[in-house]
Amino acid sequence: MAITLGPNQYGKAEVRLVTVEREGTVHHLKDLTVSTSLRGDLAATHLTGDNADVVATDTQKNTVYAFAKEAPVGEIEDFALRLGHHFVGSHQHITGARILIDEHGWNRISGHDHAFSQASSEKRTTAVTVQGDQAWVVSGLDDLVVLKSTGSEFHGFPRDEYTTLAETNDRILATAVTARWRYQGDGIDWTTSHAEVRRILLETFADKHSLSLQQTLYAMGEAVLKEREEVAEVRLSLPNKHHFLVDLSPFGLKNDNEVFYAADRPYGLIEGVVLRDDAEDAGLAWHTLAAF
Ligand SMILES: O=c1[nH]c(=O)c2[nH]c(=O)[nH]c2[nH]1
Repeated sequence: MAITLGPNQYGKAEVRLVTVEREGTVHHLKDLTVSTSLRGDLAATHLTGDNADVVATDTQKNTVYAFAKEAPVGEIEDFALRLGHHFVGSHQHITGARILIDEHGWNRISGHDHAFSQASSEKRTTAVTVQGDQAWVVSGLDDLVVLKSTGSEFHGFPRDEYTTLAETNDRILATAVTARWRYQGDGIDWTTSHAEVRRILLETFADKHSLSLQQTLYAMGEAVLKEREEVAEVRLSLPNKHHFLVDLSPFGLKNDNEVFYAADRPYGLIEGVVLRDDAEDAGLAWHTLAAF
């Protein structure tokens, strides 16, 4: 029997980085969580503990902070690309890097130059993979919570001895959108693209008369691909945040779709990928070594 080392990567997870850019008395805030992972010929450290080729995770963390000082962080996609190319370009045994960045939003307190309130739980994200001189960018958003109070139905599903769910022609549809989209092509204006994809996701959720959350998922992905040619594919994860009608009949009251119980768990989880057939090859864009 032979035992070998399989795929591996290592890095510093969740480096918390906040930058303040001063424009006179007006300050601009960026609040990021950056994770770095390096790949390459790292057999020695795993097999013998020889660390000659191991760029310490502490060094990776320091590089994030130093890069944030040396040039404005700018857009998270560009910052991740700079870091990825640096690690791959400056250490011979490091042939690949994967940089994940979450951006946490802050809103300026109206009329104040340097005071902010935290936006919401929504995050803008990017995952950049560099391998040699190639790079792939997958951006997205987490926890964009949306609800529509009508324009959603769910019926026609099979019934067996375990089915209790009532069919409905009018229900609340609510979800917390996790979206990832893979970019293709060059010269992308990351911020504009992100804002546009977000707008399209929201508008489609609102406009599409829904017969299932699955149908809404497909419509959201399809709309992004139709309008944004720089996007090759969209992946969506949509928890169905159930709102159940409360039975008010014990109190002699009729519930005309007005009083709901917002259930926390369990929740349906609807996930899917929407693709264009002429998309650029995905390469290592989605590559993950997640073991657990
Ligand atoms: O939009 C829905 N899709 C389902 O698959 C499902 N299953 C369920 O119980 N409610 C819903 N709603």
